[in-house]
Amino acid sequence: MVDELNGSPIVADVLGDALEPLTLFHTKLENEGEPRGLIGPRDVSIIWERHILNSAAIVPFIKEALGEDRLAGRKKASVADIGSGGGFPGLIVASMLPNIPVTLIEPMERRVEWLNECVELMGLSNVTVLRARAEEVPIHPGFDVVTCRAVAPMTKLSGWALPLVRSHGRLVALKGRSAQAEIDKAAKEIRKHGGVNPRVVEAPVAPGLESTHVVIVDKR
Ligand SMILES: C[S@@+](CC[C@H](N)C(=O)[O-])C[C@H]1O[C@@H](n2cnc3c(N)ncnc32)[C@H](O)[C@@H]1O
Repeated sequence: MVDELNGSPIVADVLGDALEPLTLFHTKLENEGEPRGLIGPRDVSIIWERHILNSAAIVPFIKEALGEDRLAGRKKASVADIGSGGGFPGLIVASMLPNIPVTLIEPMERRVEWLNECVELMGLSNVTVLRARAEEVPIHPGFDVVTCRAVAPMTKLSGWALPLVRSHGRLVALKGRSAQAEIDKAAKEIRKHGGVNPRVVEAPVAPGLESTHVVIVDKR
C-alpha cells in the first residue's frame, strides 16, 4: 500500500528541512513498521498524516515553551519524550528542532532497538535513547519540556511526566477528543505533582487535514 501523501507539497511545507530525515524514517516505517509491531496494518498508507504530521503539530507548542533564548542556543535546553514507541512524537520533534537535545524514554527493549536504528539512519546527533520507565528516570534537574502521545490517561500521566518537568517548564501531550475530560478527571493529580493551568489547545496539522488536540500543563 502506498501512502497517499507521498511527495505531497503539504508534507514538504510542514516539515521544511526535516523532510529529508523524515522521508528516510517514513520508508523504514513503511517497510518494517507493521511486522515489528509499531503500527497497525491499516496505518501503512497514512503514516505521513496519522503519525508524522500529527506529531509535527506539537512542535509550535514546544517552541513557544522553550522561548527565543533556548531555541537560539543562548540558554541550555532539554526536551524529553515519554513512551516514544515507534518514535512519536520524539523523532519528529528531534528532526524539526535539530539544535535541541531530545531524550526518548521508552522501556521496551524492542522499541529501544528500533529507535536507535532510526536515529542512526536519520543522522540525528541531538537524540539520546533511554531504556526506562518514566517514573524511574532521575528527576533533577528536570527537562524544559516533556512531550508524549498515547501513553496513559492524564490521571496516570501526571505522576509520570510532571515530576520530570523542571520548575516553570511545560508538559505538552498530544491527546484525542477526550482531552478536556481527561484533564478534568485528573485535576487532583495534576495539582499534586506541581501542575498549573491545565488546558486543551487545538493544534493545526496542515491545510486541509483534520486538526488535533494538545494538552498543556505548566509546572509551578
Ligand atoms: C501506545 S504506545 C505509544 C507510542 C508512541 N508514543 C505513539 O504515539 O505511537 C505507548 C508506549 O508507552 C510505553 N510506556 C508504557 N509505560 C511506560 C512508562 N511507564 N514510561 C515510559 N513509557 C512507557 C510503551 O512501551 C509504548 O511504547
